This record gives sequence, C-alpha cells and structure tokens, in this order.
Amino acid sequence: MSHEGTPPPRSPRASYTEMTELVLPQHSNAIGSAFGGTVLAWMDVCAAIAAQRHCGRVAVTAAIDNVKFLAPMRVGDVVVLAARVNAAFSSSVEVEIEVQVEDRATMHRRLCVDAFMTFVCVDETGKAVKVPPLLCETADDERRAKEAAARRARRLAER
Ligand SMILES: CCCCCCCCCCCCCCCC(=O)SCCNC(=O)CCNC(=O)[C@H](O)C(C)(C)COP(=O)(O)OP(=O)(O)OC[C@H]1O[C@@H](n2cnc3c(N)ncnc32)[C@H](O)[C@@H]1OP(=O)(O)O
Repeated sequence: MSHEGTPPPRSPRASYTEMTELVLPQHSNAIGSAFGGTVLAWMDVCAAIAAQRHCGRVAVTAAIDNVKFLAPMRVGDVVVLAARVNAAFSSSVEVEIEVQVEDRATMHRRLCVDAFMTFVCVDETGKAVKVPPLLCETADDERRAKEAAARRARRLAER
C-alpha cells in the first residue's frame, strides 16, 4: 500500500458534510414517498464527499451497512443529509450518514434514515492507499471512533 503524500491528521469537523435535497415527483415511488434507491444515491454522494475531504483524494464505496429507513419522506419534503467520518483505519474510513426531514415552519428536523458506510481511498489505478489518521478533538469523537472499530471488526469477519 502506498503511503506517498498522505496528508496530516484531520478532525471529523474538517470533513463534516451537509447536503440539502427536495423530494420531487420524479424521486417518488407508487405510494408518494421517496424511493429508497434514490435516497441511497444521495447518501452515497454526501458520504463520499466527507470521505474524500478526509483523505484528500478519491474514495470509493466498499460497504454500506445498518441502513435503517425509519420514517418516509414525502414529495415536497426538504431533506438534509449529514455525513461524518467516525474512524480512519489503514486505507479505509467509516462514515456515518443521517438523513432528516426539515419542517418548513419550525425548521425542526426528524430522523428518517441512517447508515454506516465504508470508503476506501484509492490511487489513479484503483489501488488502496493509506488514509490520514483521524484527529479526535472531543470525547464524542473518541467514543465514535471506538464504536466504529468494533463495527469494523464485525464487518471484516463477515467479509
Ligand atoms: C471524467 C472523470 C473524472 C473523475 C475525477 C474523480 C472525481 C471524484 C470521484 C468521486 C467518486 C465518488 C464515488 C462515489 C461512490 C461510488 O460510487 S464508488 C463506486 C462503487 N464502489 C466500487 O466500485 C468499489 C469496488 N471495489 C473495489 O474497488 C475494491 O474492492 C476496494 C473497495 C478498493 C477494496 O480493494 P481490495 O483490494 O478488495 O481490498 P483490500 O486491499 O483487501 O483492502 C482495502 C481496504 O478495503 C477494506 N474493505 C474491503 N472490503 C470491505 C468490506 N466489504 N467492508 C469493509 N471494508 C472493506 C479493507 O478493510 C481495507 O481497509 P483497511 O484495512 O486498509 O483500512
């Protein structure tokens, strides 16, 4: 694995990514809620941007797990996606992604989907390369990194 040009440690704050979407008729299924596959595509883009902000280069999706569709999103809903790097390993990072619907009047946000995604940082030939370490700044950062390491062990055992 290449270590060449690995950027210095980065905090989860530095790569935090938020995106906003509007559920339009073309995003909906036959029952008027957002199609799950479309939401997954939005999640993949938002989480990939967070991973790439951390790695400083291209990162590809290696795994998506624990996807939970908790509540439907309706046509006309404003959807906010938030992605956060929980942990950096050797050539991979775990990103947690949450999807919330924002109430038009109150701006209150309701969690609709969440998932953990693993991205692998690759070079121009698609070969895995070393990622920068995660700089944990808070107790919450430390807790998330520890929990991510336990999830990674389970994930790799099932590989
Ligand atoms: C005109 C063009 C301009 C372009 C300008 C660029 C623009 C910017 C591009 C933006 C891009 C956006 C991207 C969006 C997201 C996609 O759409 S990406 C497309 C979908 N994903 C793919 O096609 C990936 C296909 N898979 C692969 O290429 C390879 O399997 C992988 C993921 C690179 C892994 O390679 P490998 O040789 O199998 O893996 P290996 O060396 O054994 O392990 C490498 C790492 O992968 C981890 N790993 C492998 N499998 C798993 C798994 N199942 N679970 C967890 N971890 C795993 C390993 O644990 C290891 O991590 P570390 O221990 O090093 O931290």
